Amino acid sequence: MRIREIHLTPVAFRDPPLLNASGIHEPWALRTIVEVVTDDGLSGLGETYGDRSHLERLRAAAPALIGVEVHAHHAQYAAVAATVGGDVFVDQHGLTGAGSNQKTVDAVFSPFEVACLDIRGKAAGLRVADLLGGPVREAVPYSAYLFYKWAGHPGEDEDRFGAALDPEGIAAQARLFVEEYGFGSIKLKGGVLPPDEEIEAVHALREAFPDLPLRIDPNAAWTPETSIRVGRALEGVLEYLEDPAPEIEGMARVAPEVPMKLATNMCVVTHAHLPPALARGAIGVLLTDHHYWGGLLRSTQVAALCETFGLELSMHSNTHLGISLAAMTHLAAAVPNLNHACDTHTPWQQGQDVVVPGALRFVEGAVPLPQAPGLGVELDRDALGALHENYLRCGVERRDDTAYMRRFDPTFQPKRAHW
Ligand SMILES: O=C([O-])C(=O)C[C@H](O)[C@@H](O)C(=O)[O-]
Ligand SMILES: [Mg+2]
Repeated sequence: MRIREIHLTPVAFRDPPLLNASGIHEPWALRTIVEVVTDDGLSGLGETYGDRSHLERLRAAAPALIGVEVHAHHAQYAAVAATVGGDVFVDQHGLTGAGSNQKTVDAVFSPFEVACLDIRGKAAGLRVADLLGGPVREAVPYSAYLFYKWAGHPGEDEDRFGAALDPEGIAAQARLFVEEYGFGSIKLKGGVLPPDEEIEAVHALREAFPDLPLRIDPNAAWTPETSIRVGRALEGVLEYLEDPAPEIEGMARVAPEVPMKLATNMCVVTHAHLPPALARGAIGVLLTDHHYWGGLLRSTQVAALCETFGLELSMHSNTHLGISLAAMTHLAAAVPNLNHACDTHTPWQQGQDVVVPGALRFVEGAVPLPQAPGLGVELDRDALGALHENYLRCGVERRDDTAYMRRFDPTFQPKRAHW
């Protein structure tokens, strides 16, 4: 089975005004949908970032994969790496850590690999999770992912979630998500308000949900000193504290001084970061993300490294659609040492998608593994066309939370070790 065609379709969909340490989400979120077609007519799906420079790298990589066997994982990786060369992609928002050549190759390769696994599953009559070693769980738990947010984008009506700018607003958002999705754990995106206000919000969540595991992630908006103070103030309340301070150095200063484990999707985002982070004792939990760890197979290898070195495992998410949710679910289903519910932005997507509805659903906060072969999701071509039209019309070409925030607050600075 050789790759005959690859189609790349950039799409845009509405995103609420979610606040983070870099600014605020723009009204449109971007993704690229990848379709790989084999010489015998089977097709597979992948999903990745939609920033223009990433799209250009995908466009450069795709021709190098034509004619390559869908099973030839290493040959595909080498072909993609050759097109990326020494290039380094750096996210404008900076919320997923440092850019590097390795991370760039891994991010470009990832959606092609997912699409090939989708094809391999369809050809064999097996689910992607079966190809990754077989599922150890038939449903993958996800966590409610709360954000401070404005009521609506400026100049537009209030959205259905309303404003969340204080502990009451955050607790109300959590209630909505837990009622609608049944989530069994809660993550609060922090780094937005002064840390004492965010501590209060976590306490409000604890009061409203005495039994649910809680986490907060300020995306390195705090100094090590503040991180230690917050960590101690939240003793017994958090399952883990995610990226309180910048870099391995900052995290290593915090880790021995706080009672809970530190988690990261910022200071360890590629293999080269693992040895120094382990040597310094900087982290206790790694949030993997197949979108920048080189796809699903390579992510299972990262999971094995976590087991070897005694790290716990969780999963990171960025704004995404159903192909990514399906891929995340197959991966998490097949990783025995997943210790925590995965992150997902799905509720913020409000039903917008490129996949035919039905295959993905939440039951008590978990997504049952789709049963059909491959990823188990099917492309909705009308929806793909409509979201592609959005892309052509929306005028957004890369995610830039800081620039959008500066339209309303020209003095805004991203919050890195700010408090
Ligand atoms: O855990 C994280 O750091 C993230 O999920 C990064 C994301 O970009 C998040 O901050 C967001 O959607 O604004
Ligand atoms: Mg994070």
